[in-house]
Amino acid sequence: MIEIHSTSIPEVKVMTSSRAIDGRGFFAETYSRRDFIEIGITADFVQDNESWNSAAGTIRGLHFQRPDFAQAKLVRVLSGAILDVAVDIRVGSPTYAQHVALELDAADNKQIFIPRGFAHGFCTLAPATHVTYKVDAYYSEAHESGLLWNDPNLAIKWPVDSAAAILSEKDADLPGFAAFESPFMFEAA
Ligand SMILES: Cc1cn([C@H]2C[C@H](O)[C@@H](COP(=O)(O)OP(=O)(O)O[C@H]3O[C@H](C)C(=O)[C@H](O)[C@H]3O)O2)c(=O)[nH]c1=O
Repeated sequence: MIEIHSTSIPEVKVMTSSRAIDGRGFFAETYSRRDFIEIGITADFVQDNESWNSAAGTIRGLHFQRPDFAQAKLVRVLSGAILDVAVDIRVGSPTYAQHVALELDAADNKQIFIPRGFAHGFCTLAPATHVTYKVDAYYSEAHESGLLWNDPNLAIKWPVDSAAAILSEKDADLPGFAAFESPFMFEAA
């Protein structure tokens, strides 16, 4: 059974799957195409990704793939915790440049659905944080793009500052929002 929660951006959805708990631990169905279609998530996921992060304060993002390899993502934490961030980069969207920031903890069995047209990133909140996510388009290095994680125009309240953040050189060199030209246009549902 899946409980769906709304966020400040209607297309970004948060789900909690029920857990069957007994003396051994718990069991949960974390993805069911039938149940997700019932709650309006019809993405046809084709690839599962995992990232394991050694320390708290690790930043991955803000990333997206350009059309025709744009990706919707279903993000879940297997151990540890993250602050997960989705930025609306669909030109013409009423929530353009706004974001959803949500804590996902392995203990709370929550997951976030981020549609195509969003930049995605996270900051780990605990050591040995293990993140898994489904995507509905294959990886294409040629279509990879991104936005600088801590650009002041995005006003994301990260739990770490640039001096302490652990991130890749690639992410540190991503363009700021002022220089950003989004490849996505908003299409009303
Ligand atoms: C994303 C991806 C990467 N790779 C290769 C490319 C590099 O050799 C290596 C690490 O890639 P990267 O540094 O881009 O990994 P992250 O920084 O975790 O990137 C992810 O970070 C944020 C959180 C996202 O939402 C994206 O899914 C994704 O961009 O894995 C692949 O082979 N397949 C893939 O799907």
